[in-house]
Amino acid sequence: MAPPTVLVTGGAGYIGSHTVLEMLNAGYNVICVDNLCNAYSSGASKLPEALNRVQEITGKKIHFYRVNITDREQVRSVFQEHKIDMVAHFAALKAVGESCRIPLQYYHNNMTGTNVLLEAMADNNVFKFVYSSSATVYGEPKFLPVTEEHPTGNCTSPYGKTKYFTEEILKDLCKSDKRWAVVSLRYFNPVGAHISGRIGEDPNGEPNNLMPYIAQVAVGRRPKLSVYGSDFPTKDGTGVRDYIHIVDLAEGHVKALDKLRNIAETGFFAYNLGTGVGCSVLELVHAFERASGQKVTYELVDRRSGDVATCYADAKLAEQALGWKATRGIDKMCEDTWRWQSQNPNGYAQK
Ligand SMILES: NC(=O)c1ccc[n+]([C@@H]2O[C@H](COP(=O)([O-])OP(=O)(O)OC[C@H]3O[C@@H](n4cnc5c(N)ncnc54)[C@H](O)[C@@H]3O)[C@@H](O)[C@H]2O)c1
Ligand SMILES: CC(=O)N[C@H]1[C@@H](OP(=O)(O)OP(=O)(O)OC[C@H]2O[C@@H](n3ccc(=O)[nH]c3=O)[C@H](O)[C@@H]2O)O[C@H](CO)[C@@H](O)[C@@H]1O
Repeated sequence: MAPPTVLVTGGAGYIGSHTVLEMLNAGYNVICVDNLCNAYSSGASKLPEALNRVQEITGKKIHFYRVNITDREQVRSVFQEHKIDMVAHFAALKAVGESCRIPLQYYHNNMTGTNVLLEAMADNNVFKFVYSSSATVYGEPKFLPVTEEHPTGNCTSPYGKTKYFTEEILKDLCKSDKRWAVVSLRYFNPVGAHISGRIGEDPNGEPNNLMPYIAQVAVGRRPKLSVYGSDFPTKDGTGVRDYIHIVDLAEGHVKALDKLRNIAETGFFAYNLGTGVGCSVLELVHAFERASGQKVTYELVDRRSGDVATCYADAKLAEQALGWKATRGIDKMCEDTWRWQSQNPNGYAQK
């Protein structure tokens, strides 16, 4: 029996590339599409740099197509070229602040793109779908730890709404057609890098997120970190989040594919991918200093609008349903981030 073939959208991105690596290691065939709007390609090679390196690490081949998932013909051509068994969908725009400035581009890219993809799947009798969702669908947590039963929809940004609206579309789709089997993975705060140090998070421009910002200060690309708020009702006054190692997250996707591959059961399933442990901004800064041996200069400044004090997951359901549990702690997340950042001070662009 030939191993299943997975179509991975956004496979050249941070989470996509790490997940493609674990899928290949687990024996899946992988077809990647990406329009490279947020992924580096030297142009010299057919593959974007992150996927070049995934091939190098795994010794396995990746089929790559430069495709915009909002383009119906481009998406259909991939389904005509390959027999696809399942889809893992990472392709999206994901900058919260930017989504408030250009909401229409976010709704078009993330919603129309997903709808075009789902239509092409149905036309080709492909009904197994893993979706990149986010804890942002929960809005400000009403209780902690956050379980999958927590209400969704109280999103504070167009980006967050694209995640929530897409989940609602997927629920309606599953209700209307029992052939659909959908796993929506709600990520908390993915950080870290593959142990090789060859792939990692490579944000365009100034990082929005904490870990890449800390790493760029430690490697000397930024003078200091601004700590957004030190008067939250938390252990040290700074924001608390559930940081999850990117390889734990990637392994969670492989477990989701394994579930879809082996089950007869269909319908919509949502699972939190988190550690269940909260970590404050200053705790992460100090852990990073220990892991890197570098000083991370920071300044306590005002809160960032939209930030909640504390958010962390109850990840028991994923453990029960997928047989998955995060195993890597904060120190490992910092060590692996530092290896990537120190070996690639300017990300993929610098050879
Ligand atoms: N990184 C996080 O903290 C986080 C948290 C929760 C959810 N997510 C979700 O996980 C997914 C991947 O996130 P990431 O951090 O790897 O982001 P990323 O930007 O590194 O990867 C996204 C990839 O999708 C591609 N892409 C975007 N629009 C496309 C389109 N129309 N057609 C084809 N390719 C397109 C980009 O070029 C990029 O390579 C996204 O859906 C994001 O919303 C990320
Ligand atoms: C409000 C917001 O943007 N939420 C998004 C953010 O989550 P979230 O805000 O949790 O993730 P961040 O990494 O941006 O911030 C984590 C913590 O670090 C603090 N911090 C961050 C950066 C910095 O330079 N200094 C600093 O102090 C923040 O105040 C927060 O307390 O990223 C997630 C992953 O992309 C998205 O799914 C969330 O929708």
